[in-house]
Amino acid sequence: MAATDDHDTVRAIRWSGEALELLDQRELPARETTLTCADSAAVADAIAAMVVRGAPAIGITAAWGAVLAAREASDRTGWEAHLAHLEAARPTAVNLAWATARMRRVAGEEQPDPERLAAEAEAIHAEDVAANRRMGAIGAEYIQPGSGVLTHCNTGSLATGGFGTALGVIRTAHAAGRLRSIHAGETRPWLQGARLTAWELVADGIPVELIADGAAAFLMASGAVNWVIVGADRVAANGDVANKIGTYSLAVAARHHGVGLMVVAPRSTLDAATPSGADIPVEGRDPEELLACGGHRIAAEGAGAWNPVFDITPASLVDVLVTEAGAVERPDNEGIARILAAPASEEKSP
Ligand SMILES: CSC[C@H]1O[C@H](OP(=O)(O)O)[C@H](O)[C@@H]1O
Repeated sequence: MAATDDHDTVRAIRWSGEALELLDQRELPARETTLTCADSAAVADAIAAMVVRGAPAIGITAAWGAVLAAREASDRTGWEAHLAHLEAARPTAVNLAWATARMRRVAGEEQPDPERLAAEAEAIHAEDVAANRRMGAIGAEYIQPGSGVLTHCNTGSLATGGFGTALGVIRTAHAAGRLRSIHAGETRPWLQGARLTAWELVADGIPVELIADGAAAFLMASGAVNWVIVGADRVAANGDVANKIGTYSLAVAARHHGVGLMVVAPRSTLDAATPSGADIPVEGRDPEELLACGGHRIAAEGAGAWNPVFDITPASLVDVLVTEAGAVERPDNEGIARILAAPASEEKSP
């Protein structure tokens, strides 16, 4: 199936040649404001504060942070210190470390050349968009006409270089007329679904209905959902998936109701160095992000909160992992290794 037309998707990340311009996702959908990062420390702070978020988008942003760092550093040691600051910004999405490792490979052993690194950052960004369109086409092939889909968090242009991972599959399937309905979980506490996915789909003219996260199993029980389609922040060597908190609950409910679980992630999110989900660092964020909403406290004063922002879905609950190099059904160590070894030239183009 061909990917959808080249309609202009939202660009969350823009390089001006002098600085990195980030659409401030903390302000969406109420305000479209841009934060300009003129140095690598500002980039690290923007990742940590979720000005920009989403595993592939974090990787692309870190790559541009490495370019700014090369302009700032007087030697290799100084550059490495800036990279370490970027890598400490958020722990779960492996794309961040994947991007800085790729920038180190390009830099070699010498003082990094900012212009050479900028070309590599541009390549990473462009490759991500191409991968998303290829994954959109591969994933949409699994969706029978008349299907209902449920997605979680935001995996669109705001979370990637453009077009999206899971949302790229949904965009492609919608364009092919295969979808009866699209539901999106609001995704408490940061509300990526209600604030970001809804904003993207409405802007595309694609109908979407939001649900409370707690309504997902009841929606599946109604028969309205054929596929749960989500992204990932890290896929371990055995196929276990780290993704937005709530994904594991969706996976359990989907298996109970005979609903398929599709995980859509580029190979930059697959991590052969992490044996299983138990080895993936799960980010815990400020409890205030759960105790308040939109800057207003919603919880009783005195109440605390446990706020892990990712969870781990065992590979046994994943029906298909879609990457730009092809799909892995019932992912396991062998399937992950095979997809990572697939030469780019053999990437399936449906
Ligand atoms: C395209 S993967 C996006 C991935 O990142 C999100 O997390 P966050 O918004 O905290 O960066 C969520 O896990 C999505 O699935």
